[in-house]
Amino acid sequence: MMADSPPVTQEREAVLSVRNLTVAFGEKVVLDHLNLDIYRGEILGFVGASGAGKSVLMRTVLRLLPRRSGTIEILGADYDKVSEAERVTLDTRLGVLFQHGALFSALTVKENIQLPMREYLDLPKWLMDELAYLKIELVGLDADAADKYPSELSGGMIKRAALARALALDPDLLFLDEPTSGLDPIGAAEFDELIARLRDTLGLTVYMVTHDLDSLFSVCDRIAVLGQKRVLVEGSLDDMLACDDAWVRSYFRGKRARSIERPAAPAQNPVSD
Ligand SMILES: Nc1ncnc2c1ncn2[C@@H]1O[C@H](COP(=O)(O)OP(=O)(O)OP(=O)(O)O)[C@@H](O)[C@H]1O
Repeated sequence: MMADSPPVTQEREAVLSVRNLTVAFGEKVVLDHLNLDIYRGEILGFVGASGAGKSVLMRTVLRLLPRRSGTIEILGADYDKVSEAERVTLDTRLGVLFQHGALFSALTVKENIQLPMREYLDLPKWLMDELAYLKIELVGLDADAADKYPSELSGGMIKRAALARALALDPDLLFLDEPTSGLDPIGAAEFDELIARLRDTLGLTVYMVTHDLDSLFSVCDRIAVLGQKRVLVEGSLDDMLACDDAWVRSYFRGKRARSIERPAAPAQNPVSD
């Protein structure tokens, strides 16, 4: 680097920034001044005990639940400070895969994928058909899945079809609520690979609520743990292993975790011969 060139700063761009978020149902406070950032291009694994508030956080960010206080910024824009039209645009930047797929049973796969397009875009039918087939291919389904109803699909195919719908509007940030639950280990590993591939090819940012240690170990770049109504610890797997919290310890260092083969850590200071 030339002596007089400016220092290179690699600021990570936060796609989602949550600050001091408090959510309560009556007297019951579920999230209390929670802070969280998700950076562009990462796959963030979000874990926490059952009932800790993982779904509540996701639903609050998606504006499906009201918050008591705090700010939510998507792509640098504060939800509370933008116009309704801008808010709708922001909504299209978010794709969501709900826990049980949540496809409409009376609609075919193609029609399910086209729902967000109908809601937000004004496109001719031929173009919507073409886009739906593109998404179907993207998630690894055969083209003939397009005209099938959800009841005609396996669990793994339903997840993929729901993922295709979540990708309908080419979102920046993809929310996945326990995407591998209900899949067998091979189906789950394939789904994880698909998510990693989509991140790499589409430049997606992924927020993945999961209980699946395999997913956390294999595809997540960073992990955040929800506990005591806030993000208790966040960082790499090593940060989780170094954490002293009892729940984090038993989760990441328990018998189940020990039985999983972790990806080899890159060699530190390799010795040259
Ligand atoms: N609409 C609601 N009204 C009242 N309480 C709610 C509502 N939604 C969630 N809760 C409460 O908020 C708490 C957090 O629930 P949440 O579903 O977010 O947990 P979770 O971490 O996603 O759990 P799991 O891993 O079991 O899915 C729970 O105690 C739940 O009962």
